[in-house]
Amino acid sequence: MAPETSRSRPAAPVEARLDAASLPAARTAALQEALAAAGVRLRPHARNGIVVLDPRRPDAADRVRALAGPGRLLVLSPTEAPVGDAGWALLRAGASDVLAWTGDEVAPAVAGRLRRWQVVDELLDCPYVREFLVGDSAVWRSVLREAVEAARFTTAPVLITGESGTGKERMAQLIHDLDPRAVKKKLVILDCSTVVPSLSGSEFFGHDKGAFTGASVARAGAFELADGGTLFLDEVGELPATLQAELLRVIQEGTYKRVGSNIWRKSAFRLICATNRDLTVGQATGAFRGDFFHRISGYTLHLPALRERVGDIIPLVEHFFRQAMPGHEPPPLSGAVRELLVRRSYPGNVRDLRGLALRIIHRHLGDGEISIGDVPDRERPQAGPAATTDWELEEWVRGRLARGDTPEEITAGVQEKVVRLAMLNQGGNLRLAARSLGVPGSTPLPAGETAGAPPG
Ligand SMILES: Nc1ncnc2c1ncn2[C@@H]1O[C@H](COP(=O)(O)OP(=O)(O)OP(=O)(O)O)[C@@H](O)[C@H]1O
Repeated sequence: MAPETSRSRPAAPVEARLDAASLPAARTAALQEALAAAGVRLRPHARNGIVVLDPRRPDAADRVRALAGPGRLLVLSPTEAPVGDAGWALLRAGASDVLAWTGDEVAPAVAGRLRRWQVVDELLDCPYVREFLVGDSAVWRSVLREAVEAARFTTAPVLITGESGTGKERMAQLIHDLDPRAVKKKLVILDCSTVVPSLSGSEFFGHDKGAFTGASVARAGAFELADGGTLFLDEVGELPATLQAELLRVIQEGTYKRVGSNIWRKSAFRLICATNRDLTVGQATGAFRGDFFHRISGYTLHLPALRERVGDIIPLVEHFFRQAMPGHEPPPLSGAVRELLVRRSYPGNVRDLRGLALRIIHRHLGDGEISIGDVPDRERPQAGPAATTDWELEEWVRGRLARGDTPEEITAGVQEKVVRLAMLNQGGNLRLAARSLGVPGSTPLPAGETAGAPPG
């Protein structure tokens, strides 16, 4: 069950730690008083913090980095001067927000932010969310936090991107479940890749009886079914541009006509879309309309591939074991199985991991740890060439393929690594490195890459 809404609660006191070392005692006391009046209880070990800090100080970003922990950090700038670029630098260093503190009237704004963060953190840590979308890695927590915030505090359309099997549909379900609308209807899922073009109007808008040959009865479309609930358009990147244009009005204004009808109908729905395509590429080629993209992406959540959250693999496996044997503690994993699970590659991401976890737990007999014998034959490391596979390199290539790099670009990245290693072997001497690679002295070495270098 999704947790009850906390939106309607009266403004509750909220806790924060305060670091105001740079302030004179009298101003600190005044700030403390104003915060207390706004309902902020100052506690030295609170999760979220407030720091009074002039963003233009040369060490400001370092201070933020030192103070930012697992919670949020709000910077109060004690000067009248505009925060400017220094404020962005503090956000990059880990601050959640920067407010200009020109008087005590800032206290309610501080309290409001802390309250919102507290609600989001409580939701993030509630058993429902933790069980529904498992993962504690920083990259996963960060996207989950954004999702919870979007679900709970806005009605904005959400676009979820990520490779196949990263949990996009599950995330859509979570956003629907956490949506605090007092009367909320169901989540309607429409897979855009399966919509037949000739029937797309009917799928989305519904039709009246007799609207076309074969329309023997009236039928509600996806927008009508989702009225009062959520419409999840999966594989939205597959929608033809002409259809995107047709959907714009209903997404913008919530009004549409059934096929064969002249009556305007209304639908109030939250829109969530998902795709494993890079829609910026689609926009560049004209396959995906810019106006449609902007309409559907009030919030964009990019779900990381499993290889970017390797620390979540074992907790996910244990979660799938628990699902497979309700009421039992999952058996421990032997070291070798654990290593196999962590090092293996998962082109289908969490879906692949789930499949493997289930195949292992089904083979496991009786008590004791999960041992290598429980791993199905075809999942075991093979002798021969496969045994010498460079996992890290394979993962790197997989990542580059996933982001759409061409074989030539990937090869150039490997070449760059070869050059770098040769340079390293020759103490940084370019000429010796070139010679060791058999490159004539006058031939320029391939240009260095700045990002995404292969491992090694
Ligand atoms: N964080 C997670 N915790 C628990 N289960 C997860 C998590 N992420 C994904 N799963 C499970 O992995 C499987 C794939 O998830 P889901 O269908 O949501 O992925 P997807 O990104 O929508 O995939 P596709 O793009 O192929 O449609 C499902 O069985 C889902 O329950």
